[in-house]
Amino acid sequence: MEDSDTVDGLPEENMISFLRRETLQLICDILDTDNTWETIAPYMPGIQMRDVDGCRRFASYNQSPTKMLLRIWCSKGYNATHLYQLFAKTKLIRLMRLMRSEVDEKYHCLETKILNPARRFRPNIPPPGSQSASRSKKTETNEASPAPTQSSSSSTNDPLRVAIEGTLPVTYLELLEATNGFAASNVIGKGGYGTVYKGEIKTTGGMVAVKRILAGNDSSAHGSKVEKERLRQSLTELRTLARFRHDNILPIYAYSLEGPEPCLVYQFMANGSLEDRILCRVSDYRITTVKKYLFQKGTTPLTWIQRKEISIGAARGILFLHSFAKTPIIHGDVKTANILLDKHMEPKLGDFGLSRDGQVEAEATEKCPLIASHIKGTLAYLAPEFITSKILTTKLDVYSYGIVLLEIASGQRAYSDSRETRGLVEYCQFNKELAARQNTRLREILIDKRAPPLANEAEELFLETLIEVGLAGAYSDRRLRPSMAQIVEHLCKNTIPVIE
Ligand SMILES: Nc1ncnc2c1ncn2[C@@H]1O[C@H](COP(=O)(O)OP(=O)(O)OP(=O)(O)O)[C@@H](O)[C@H]1O
Repeated sequence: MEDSDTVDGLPEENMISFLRRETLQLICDILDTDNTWETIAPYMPGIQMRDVDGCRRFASYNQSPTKMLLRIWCSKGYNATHLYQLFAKTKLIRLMRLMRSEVDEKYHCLETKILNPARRFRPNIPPPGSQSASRSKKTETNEASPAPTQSSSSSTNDPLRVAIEGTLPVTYLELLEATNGFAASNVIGKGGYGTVYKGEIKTTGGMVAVKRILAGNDSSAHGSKVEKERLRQSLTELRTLARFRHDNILPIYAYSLEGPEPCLVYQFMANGSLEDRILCRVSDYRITTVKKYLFQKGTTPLTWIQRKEISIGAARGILFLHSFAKTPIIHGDVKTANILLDKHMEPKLGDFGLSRDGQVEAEATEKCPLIASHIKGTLAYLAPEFITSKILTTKLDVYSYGIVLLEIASGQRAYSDSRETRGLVEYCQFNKELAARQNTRLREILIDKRAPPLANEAEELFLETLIEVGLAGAYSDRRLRPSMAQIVEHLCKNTIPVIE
């Protein structure tokens, strides 16, 4: 489609008038790559979830979604200076340089500010519709968006607003429509913080998972303060993740705070949780009673190739958390139930920060472990140093991930009352000693009995790697556990860590 065509009801005068054609093309080429445009959309005041879905649909017709996004934004009165400031906000300096000749010189110092964040400089670029704005289009004063590109002085006063910055707002009504009024038949899961519903955004047909955060039972002033703080922490974490996208991190699409209970909207993961897939379990929530009998035998067991790809993908997601920022983010609740699988079986780590203390994690390094004031985790996956002394380092996630690997290898649960050795690490260690005594292969004892037989030497080697890396990850002394970077390497290369 050419620029002069009319797009989805946008009249021609709304086409992007503020950029030279060549500059626009270069910007679109860069932002279209790997869907980078999706990472800036939440920072564009006036852009709603339905706009983003519209751009995605546009992309599915082999058209530039960035061009569409900029057209919509331009139609709301935003101009080149706003775009330049948006790139500054999202730290896309290459794009700032590309378009710097098209904005007033006085804003060029924003580039220096990004390279040297210690310097405080905030040129005031009025949003469209304000008195001093160069264009006189409709104002955005009724906009539900947190409008992150505006001066942050007002938003920093409201912690909730700061937390949700960078995530798209969606109306409660839209979520009611999407989930058939939060119908019981749409429930796909329940967790400690609320119920998860499958939903379909009617305007676009896109599938989402909507987490409705439960209100606590404590209605006292203290209770509601705790409640608000818990939500604030969740949203702060989610905002961080919305800004730093990764293929193996569950993307959050949107939030709604104006209804009776807060809701978070995520990408829908068609294959459910890794826990369900290992156990070949069709969650009761996922099927209607009519269809239930069809699934009595459960879902098809994961192949060894799938197990390998899932292990590596999930490990990369955790490694990303540990390494993308100056200080590591500790997930704190790594478990098979929190690794979700999309329709291509790509794993995505979910359930972030719902019980974590951001300040504690911000300082947590291996050299200087911190004492967690508040972390939940799930007991069977919690490292011994955390249980006894509340020591919080990235090795906490390594320990939990070690158990995940042992589950993928053995098909056993992390903890089981019906097993003589209840903890999975102890169960595997016991069998390792047994295998050594009996001179048998550990993999033959531990192999998941539901899984297809090992097809070749590579699969045999991979199963051994899974078990050994799992055991090394779940080693009791945290200093001897490998890092997530080493785990990814071992899994990719089929090598086994040596613990001295
Ligand atoms: N994006 C999603 N797509 C598909 N299913 C999901 C999605 N998010 C969650 N679920 C399903 O909902 C279940 C509950 O998720 P939730 O994150 O609320 O709880 P949990 O992780 O099981 O428990 P807790 O929060 O107490 O640790 C998951 O186990 C999964 O089956």
